[in-house]
Order: sequence, then C-alpha cells, then structure tokens
Amino acid sequence: MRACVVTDFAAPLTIGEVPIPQPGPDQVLVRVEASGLCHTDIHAARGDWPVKPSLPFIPGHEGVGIVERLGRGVTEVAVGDRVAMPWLGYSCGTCEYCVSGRETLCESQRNTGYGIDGGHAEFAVAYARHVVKVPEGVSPFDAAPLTCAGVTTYKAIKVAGVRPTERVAIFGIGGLGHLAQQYAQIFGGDAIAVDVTEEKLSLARKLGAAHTINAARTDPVAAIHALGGADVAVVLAASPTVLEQAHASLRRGGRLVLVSLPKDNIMRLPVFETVLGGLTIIGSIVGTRADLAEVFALHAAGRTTVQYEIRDLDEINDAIEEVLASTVTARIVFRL
Ligand SMILES: NC(=O)c1ccc[n+]([C@@H]2O[C@H](COP(=O)([O-])OP(=O)(O)OC[C@H]3O[C@@H](n4cnc5c(N)ncnc54)[C@H](O)[C@@H]3O)[C@@H](O)[C@H]2O)c1
Ligand SMILES: [Zn+2]
Ligand SMILES: [Zn+2]
Repeated sequence: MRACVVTDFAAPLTIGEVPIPQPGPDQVLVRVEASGLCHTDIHAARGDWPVKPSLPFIPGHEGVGIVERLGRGVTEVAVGDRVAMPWLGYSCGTCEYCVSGRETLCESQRNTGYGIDGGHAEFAVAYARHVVKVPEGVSPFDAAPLTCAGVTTYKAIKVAGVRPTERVAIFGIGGLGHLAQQYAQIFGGDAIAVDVTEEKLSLARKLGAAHTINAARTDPVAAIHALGGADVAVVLAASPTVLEQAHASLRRGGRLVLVSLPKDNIMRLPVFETVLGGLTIIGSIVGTRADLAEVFALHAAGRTTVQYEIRDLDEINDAIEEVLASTVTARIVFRL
C-alpha cells in the first residue's frame, strides 16, 4: 500500500510502498478514504514534544474509511461500516479514568499516528472499540477534520463551560479554530476570532464571528479588553506568546483553555493577575468516543461547517509548509 512514513525527525516525510497491515484480535483493517493533516502531525514528524514517537511510523489521526476486514472477536463494527480513527487509538477500559468517562486521561493509552500507525496511508489497522462510526450522510472529507479538530475543540468548549452571551476569544482560526468558533456559538457564546491573516478572519466572519482581530496588525489584548475582556480564551496557536496574550485578554472570573502544544513547552504565568482575577486555567486533550459521536451528530444535523482543501498524499511535505505559513484556509485533507 502507499503510505506516508516518518523515518527521521530532521528529514522530509517519505511516501512509499509498505505492506498492508493485518488486523490482530479486537482490531479491524480500514481502507482509508480521507485523512486530515493536523498540526500535531507536524509536531510528531519533527519530534517536537517531550515524549517522541518511535521511528519509523505512519502519522495521521483524522483517518476515515471503510472497514474491510475484522480481526478475531470483533463485534462492535461490521465490514462495510464507515469509521473514524481518532488520536485515542487505545485505552485500557478498566482504570479509574476509563471507568469514569475520562478515557483520554488513561495512562495506558496509545495514540493513532504516534504510537500506532495512523491514517496517512491506503490502509490502517485500529482497535474496534476505539473507532467511531460516521453517520449516514456525513462525507469522509467532512468527517476527517471532525475526528481530531472537531472533537478536540468541542471538548475544549465543553470544559470551559461556555454560557450564552459569554465572549469566547479563539486564538488561531486554523483546523481547530474554525470549529472551536462554531462550538462556542452553539453553546451560546459570542466568538472573538484572533489570527494573523485576513483570509482566516474572513472565514471566521463567514462562520458568524462577532468580532475579528488581526494579531499581526493590532494588539489582541487591548482589542479584546476594548470589548470588555474575554470570559473564555481558547489557545489554538502553538506559541508561548499567544498563550500569554490569551491569559492577558481575560476579564475577571475568566477561564483560559490550553489546547495547542508548542515545542517550547512553557508559558509565563502572571500570578498576581491570576489570583486577583480569580482566573481558571484548564488543559484540554482531545475528547472521548462519546464526544466524537456528538460532534458527528451535530454535523449530520447541519449545525457545523467543515472547511477543507483536498490534496494528494504525495503533496504532504508541501502541505506541511503551507500549514506552517498560515496559508491554508483551515484544514488540508488527503484523498487516499
Ligand atoms: N490538546 C489537544 O488535544 C490537541 C488536539 C489537536 C491539536 N492540538 C494542537 O493544537 C495546535 C493547533 O492545531 P491546528 O491543527 O489547528 O493548527 P493550524 O496550524 O491549523 O492552526 C493554527 C492557527 O494559528 C494561527 N496563528 C499563528 N500565529 C498566531 C498568532 N500569533 N496569533 C493568533 N493566531 C495565530 C495560524 O494562522 C493558524 O490559523 C497545535 O499545536 C496542535 O498540536 C492539540
Ligand atoms: Zn490532531
Ligand atoms: Zn484506562
């Protein structure tokens, strides 16, 4: 099969032929139709984070496709089902986190496109318990970005507890951000979209943003305080500077939700303003299978719009450069 393989954190990704993987017990073989390029794939391919994937590996955790074969004991899905293969590729099911609906915190978890070969390939093997069925009527190209960008930001808005009329500042209107904005609005909030290009802000306006701020031209902290300050700020740009701006943009009682994972792995936190402002700081990691089912249901009901550009897998290295240069409207999805 044709697959994208990371062989070296310092080298471009390679596209080549590798054997089709075989599903073991409790696993399924999926023929991938569409696979979204998350910024996390770039961090993974470059070894940006403290825990690195072992080489070589196939990235991609927004893979969507058709179940082609079942391993021994699989009852959860059938051959022919369309499924999504999210970042949470395996969790133990029995630890205190798993049994209390917090499977994304499982310490035995394995991650698709990181510890388990992922979706940037013609076929992928996944644990049947951890794939999520894509509802009838949702295209694989819409489903792919929802599988990480969607579920992650849906969860981030949920943990922030966004309430009607609250001002929700979204820092970074990329793959994650354009969906975060829509979930903030679905929960009743007014979105303030912050990014560094006019194309991203024009998409945000099209999707209903109450305000847009170009951080390349205007100080977003002053601009958000001129609107009264943010009740919630969600950080989706992988930069410590943006983390600090998001914190500074909050009004008293505000909540800061950390989602992006900058290589630098550090933010300066002003203690005085945090204490006196009664601020809450929340870390949010992807979402559960149940969250993803809700994300798909919202989309099937016509409540969200997924913005994507389709590319061939051979173009992945150029696609990565485009994401890093902020020239992609929202998400790139590979057609397999
Ligand atoms: N916590 C999680 O569960 C989780 C899940 C998925 C992705 N992530 C992380 O979230 C981050 C975003 O992922 P993505 O796929 O949406 O990336 P992306 O590249 O599509 O989006 C990032 C956006 O930030 C914008 N940006 C850049 N500099 C900015 C600035 N100074 N101010 C405001 N905006 C700025 C970019 O123009 C772009 O639109 C990555 O670090 C990724 O690893 C985290
Ligand atoms: Zn992702
Ligand atoms: Zn567990």
